[in-house]
Amino acid sequence: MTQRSSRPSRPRGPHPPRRRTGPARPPVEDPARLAALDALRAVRQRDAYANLVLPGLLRERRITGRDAALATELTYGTSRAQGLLDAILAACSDRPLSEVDGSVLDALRLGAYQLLRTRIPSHAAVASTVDLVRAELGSGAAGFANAVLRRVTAQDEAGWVDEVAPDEEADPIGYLAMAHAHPRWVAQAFAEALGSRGEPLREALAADDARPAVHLAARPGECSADELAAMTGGDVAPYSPYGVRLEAGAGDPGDLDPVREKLAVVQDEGSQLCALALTRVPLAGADERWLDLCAGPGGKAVMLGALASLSGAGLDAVEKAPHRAELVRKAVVDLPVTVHVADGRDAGLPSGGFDRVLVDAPCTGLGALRRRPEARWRRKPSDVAPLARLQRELLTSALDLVRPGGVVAYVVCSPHLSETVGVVADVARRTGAERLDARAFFPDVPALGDGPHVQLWPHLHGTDAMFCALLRRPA
Ligand SMILES: C[S@@+](CC[C@H](N)C(=O)[O-])C[C@H]1O[C@@H](n2cnc3c(N)ncnc32)[C@H](O)[C@@H]1O
Repeated sequence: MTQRSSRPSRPRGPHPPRRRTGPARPPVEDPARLAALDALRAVRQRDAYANLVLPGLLRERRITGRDAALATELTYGTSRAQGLLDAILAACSDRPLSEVDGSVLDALRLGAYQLLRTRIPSHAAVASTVDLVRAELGSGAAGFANAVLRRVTAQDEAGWVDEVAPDEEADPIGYLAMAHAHPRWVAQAFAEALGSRGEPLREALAADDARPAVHLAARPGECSADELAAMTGGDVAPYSPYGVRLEAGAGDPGDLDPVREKLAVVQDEGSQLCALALTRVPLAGADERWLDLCAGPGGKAVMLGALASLSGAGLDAVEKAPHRAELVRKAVVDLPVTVHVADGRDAGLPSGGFDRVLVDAPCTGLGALRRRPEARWRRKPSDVAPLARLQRELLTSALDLVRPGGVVAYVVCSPHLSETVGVVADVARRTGAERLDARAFFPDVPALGDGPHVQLWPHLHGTDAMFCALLRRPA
C-alpha cells in the first residue's frame, strides 16, 4: 500500500467552484475532449445514452478521423470506468464528490481516465483538462482541478486499486468489482451465475470492461459471412454462420455500405446464435408460423424473417412501444413479417397459433454492459424484480401462443439468475413445459457448462452475456 504522505497534500479549492461570469474566453482548441466533456455532461444531466449522444455531437461539429476516435475512446472509457474513477478522485479531493460542481466532476473524470487508462502523457492529460475547466468555469475551478489531478498522477491504476478497493482476501467480489470498474451488485450477480468468486469472475469482469468488437450479421439469403467480411474488412465470426466481427473502435458501423444497403445488420454474435437456436429445434408437423413476441428494434426479427422467407414460413412481430414497432417495420420492410403494436402478455393473437416463438424479453441488460458505457452505473438492484415479473408473464404468454409440440426460445441479455434460470424454472413448473437441452442447438460453441440452458460470456465466447432457454409445449 502506497503512503499518502508521498503525494501532494489534498487540494482545497473553492467551495463549490462558481461558473464564470466575466467576458467570454476564447474557445479551447480541443474538439475531441470538448465533445467528450459535452457527451459526459449530457449523460449526467439528461440521462442520455453515451453511444447515442456522442455520434450526434461528432456529426454536428464535423469531427472526424483521429479526433473522432479520441472523443469516442474518452467518452466511452470514462463512462465505463466511472465508479473506479470516482473512488480515486474522492481519495484525492478535500471534500465529498457530491459537493463538487457537476461540470468540474465530469472534467475530473475525463482527466483521471486519461491519466490512468490511456497512454496520453500525464502533463498533457492534466493541462488539457485544466484548460477545459478554466474556459468554462474560471481560474478558481481550474486550480482545484489541477490540484486534484496532480494528486491522481501520484500512482498508476493498480496502485490506486490497492488503495481504494476492499481487501482482496476478505472481500474478493468487492475487490474485483472495483478493480474492473463494476458496481458490486453487478459483480455479485456475475459471481452467482458463474459459480465463482475467483479467476472466472476476474476474467468475466475484465472482458466486460474492455472495448467490444463490433459484430455484424449478414442477412440470410442476401449475403454470406465471407462476402460481408470481404466488403467490410472484418473477420468471419467463429460460431454464427452469418457473423462477422470488426475491430473494436472501427467507426460507426451504421455507416458501412452493407448495413445501409440492408445486406447486414449490427448484431452481437450471441444474439444471432440465440435466434438461430430457435430455428434449429426439430418440430413434428407444421412449421410455418413464427412469432417474435418482443421485437423492437428488430435485429432478431430481420434474422428470423429472412430465414422464415427462405423456408416458406411467415413471421409475426409484436412490440409494445409504438416507436420501436416503427423501427421493426422499417427493418423488415421487404420480408414476410407482420408487425403488431401490442402487449405481448395480451397480444390478441390466437392461442396455440404459432409453431415457433421467440421471447427476447426486456431485461436489465447486465450482459451487454460493455456496449452501453454508462449503463452499469445507472442500473439498480431494484430494477431486477419488476423485470423478472414481466419476463415470467411474457414467457407464460408465449407458451400459450405456441401450439402443442411447438417450441419457445426464452432469451435475455443478462446473466442475472433472477432473470434467467429463476424465470424459466418457475414458468416451466407452472405450465408443465419441457426444458430442452439448448446446448445441442449451439453447435461448435465451446464451454457451455452443464445445461440445459445456454449462458454465453464475453470472456469465453467474445459475445454479450446472452442467456437462452428452449422450451417445448407438451403435445
Ligand atoms: C430486449 S428488447 C428486444 C430486442 C429485439 N428482439 C432485437 O433483437 O432487436 C425487448 C423489447 O421488448 C419490448 N417490450 C417491453 N415490454 C413489452 C411487452 N409487454 N410486450 C411486448 N414487447 C415489450 C421493449 O420495448 C423492447 O423493444
